[in-house]
Amino acid sequence: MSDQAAPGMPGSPEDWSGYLARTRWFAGKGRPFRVTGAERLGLLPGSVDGGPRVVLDLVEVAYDDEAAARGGDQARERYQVPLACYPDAQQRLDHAFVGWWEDPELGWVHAYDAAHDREAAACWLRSFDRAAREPDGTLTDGALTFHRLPGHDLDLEATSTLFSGEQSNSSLAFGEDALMKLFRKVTVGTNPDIEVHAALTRAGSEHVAALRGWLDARDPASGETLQLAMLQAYLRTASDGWELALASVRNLFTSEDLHAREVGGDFSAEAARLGTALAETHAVLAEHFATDRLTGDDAARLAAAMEARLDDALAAVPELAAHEGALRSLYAAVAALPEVAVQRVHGDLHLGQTLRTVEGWKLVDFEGEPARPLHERVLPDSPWRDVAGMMRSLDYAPHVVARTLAEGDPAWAEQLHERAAEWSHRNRNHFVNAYAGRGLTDEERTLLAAYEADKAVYETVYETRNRPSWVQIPLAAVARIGA
Ligand SMILES: Nc1ncnc2c1ncn2[C@@H]1O[C@H](COP(=O)(O)OP(=O)(O)O)[C@@H](O)[C@H]1O
Ligand SMILES: O=P(O)(O)O[C@H]1O[C@H](CO)[C@@H](O[C@H]2O[C@H](CO)[C@@H](O)[C@H](O)[C@H]2O)[C@H](O)[C@H]1O
Repeated sequence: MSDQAAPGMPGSPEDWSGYLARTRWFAGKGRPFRVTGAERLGLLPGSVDGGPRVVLDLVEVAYDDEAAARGGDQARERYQVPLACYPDAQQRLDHAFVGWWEDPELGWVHAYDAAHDREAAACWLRSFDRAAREPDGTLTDGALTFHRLPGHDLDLEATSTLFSGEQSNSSLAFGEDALMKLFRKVTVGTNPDIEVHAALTRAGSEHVAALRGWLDARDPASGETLQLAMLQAYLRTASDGWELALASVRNLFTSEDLHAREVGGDFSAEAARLGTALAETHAVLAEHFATDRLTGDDAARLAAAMEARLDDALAAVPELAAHEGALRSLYAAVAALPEVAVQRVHGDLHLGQTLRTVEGWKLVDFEGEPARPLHERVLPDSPWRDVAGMMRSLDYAPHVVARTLAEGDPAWAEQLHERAAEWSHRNRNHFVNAYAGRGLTDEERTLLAAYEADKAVYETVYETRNRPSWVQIPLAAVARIGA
């Protein structure tokens, strides 16, 4: 990448820095970074008269901290920035304004984040539709290739809505027909979300939204493939698992004299169904991806990754130091296990990655944890990582509601946190019992406890960077795990 202002960039790399820092999806917030360049991947086909020209740019960021000093994926990142370019200012898109400049390909442009622009979104939709009409289901235009799976005609009249909320990528719904996810942080090679959705869709799994297509680009730097977007069936009847859990907790908290098992909004049957859905998904993943049994140094590698994460987290969250000893002995118990069965897993499972539809629970977002390097995220891992992720989330939900309701009232906070612990205990038990279908072995308990601790450590860093007022939730969990 060049250090010069590249075509299509706002005047200088500093301008990109300000823009990136304002977005939700930029993962480098809280780390010292600088923009080192930008490149044009291509112009989306499918533009119409009077509509925007949509360019896909790639912005490179370099970090200057301890994690970066160790090199690898932590030192540099590249982000996809699709821009809707117009010759004139578009007031309706003021909230998504990126800048205006003289573009060598397009002349003077007013550029907006294209994910916010329905006219721009229609260009992706038309291109995916054209791909389906090609004999091999692909449409190539310059460095961009649209791929489609057979079996569904897209609704070209559907207008797009950008999902708001706390997301690492940008997801656009096309009416109630399709959902396109634009990957923001991109890495050369196969995107795990696309790869896993493709495998589960082909296997007829009931627990994912069917994959309908994806968009690849040729990386100008390496010539290799970058995967930029995924198109899926839109789940019309979906309710977000996180929101359902919060509603159940609120229900408990408003019935002061009742226990979790007695209130109308009891979540335990849903928690159990989630456990079964995860077990079935793991079974299909084990059939379609590599599995292994790690022993000796290979098993110790899992524990070493947890140790390394703790080392980084201690620098970012000093409060973790009080629990360092307990965490390290938990990880040492993992290193001492005689054997660990590993397979492809979800990697970042929490309630926000689950949707309850009339057909049951669906799991979304198989990209793994955004903070981990890609090569680690796709390695076979213990399925207990996913169980632990969901167990953490079933602990988060009641404590989030408790802290919101009891703000500024310590006595009430104590009471609510006790009731939160009851909700958490009940639903975690239902979930894990349904997942395993039997009691856990000692080895499984060790793995589950260690993965929960590792996830809670990750969460302390995530919250410190993104939602500092929530950091007490994972910190309290670390303290309990270490007690
Ligand atoms: N196929 C789908 N249909 C409807 N909503 C979906 C679908 N897939 C994901 N979602 C919703 O979109 C949100 C963002 O998806 P997700 O894959 O988690 O994105 P990110 O990688 O940005 O976190 C999810 O919280 C979920 O509510
Ligand atoms: O953006 P992603 O969905 O890939 O995941 C990141 O953001 C999540 C928050 O949206 C974060 O999850 C944490 O908060 C959840 C409540 O908002 C809670 O249910 C999870 O248990 C907790 O880990 C996730 O860790 C992060 O990777």
